[in-house]
Amino acid sequence: MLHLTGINKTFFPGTVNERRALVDVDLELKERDFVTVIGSNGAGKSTLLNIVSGSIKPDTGSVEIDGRAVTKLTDYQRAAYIGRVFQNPSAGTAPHMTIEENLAIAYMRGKRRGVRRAVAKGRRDYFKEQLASLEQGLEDRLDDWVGLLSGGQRQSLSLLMATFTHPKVLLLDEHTAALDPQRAASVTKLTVDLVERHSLTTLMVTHNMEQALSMGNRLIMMHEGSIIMDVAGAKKKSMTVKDLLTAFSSIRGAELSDRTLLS
Ligand SMILES: Nc1ncnc2c1ncn2[C@@H]1O[C@H](COP(=O)(O)OP(=O)(O)OP(=O)(O)O)[C@@H](O)[C@H]1O
Repeated sequence: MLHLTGINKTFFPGTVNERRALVDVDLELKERDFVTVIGSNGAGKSTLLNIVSGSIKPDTGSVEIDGRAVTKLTDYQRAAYIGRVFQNPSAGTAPHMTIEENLAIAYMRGKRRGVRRAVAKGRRDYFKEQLASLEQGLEDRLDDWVGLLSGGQRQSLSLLMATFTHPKVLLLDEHTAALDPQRAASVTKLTVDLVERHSLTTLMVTHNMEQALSMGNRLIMMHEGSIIMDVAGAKKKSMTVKDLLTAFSSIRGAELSDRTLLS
């Protein structure tokens, strides 16, 4: 359903600052694939997500979702196709708007005007029901400013906003990295629940190799703009962090420390 073919992206080509961010990347995700993405700093992980979301254009290659080129989608179509959560809890929500206003914006994303009007009635009840599923008491705080919420609560709300419109592809860019371990664990659990509940196709970047192994059905490792490892199913399930490090060393002939991958 998500199809990347021959993707290349170089920033500042032909200058001293030239950076080859992606090199001949081919990647295909099937419906409901949950792919975790790991790799050293500057490997091209965020650029890959930016290209899938259409926020930056590749120099060469194509990105298709259900056979449609992402670059040819209108803004509202793209918003309906893609849900995204960033590392910074402030990035996905508006602090000076209420929880209900934030949810309403997310809900309207990607919907034509006629549809928007039709769903306005009864929406508050729907939001309450969705918030209740987060089990953080936010269903009683619809009129509170989002800026009053903790980082973990904001990230949970961002996840809800990115998923409850059933996007075709969910992009998670180190979305638990800025949280303390306890909150990161609860957002991780919520991620698995929401992906399951909405049957989403997901690409998740993480620096945490344990998380990359325990979540999803497939794992890709990137290095210097290329996908150097792609494992799925039983093979992925049986792998350990040590296996990942060994695989990296043998593929690239380079040493990779835990610290490079685990931020
Ligand atoms: N907007 C940009 N302008 C210039 N160079 C960029 C830009 N975005 C990324 N790059 C460069 O492209 C390369 C890949 O960066 P990218 O952010 O995709 O890597 P990453 O794997 O997400 O890294 P990290 O784990 O450190 O976040 C790096 O060399 C980076 O400096």
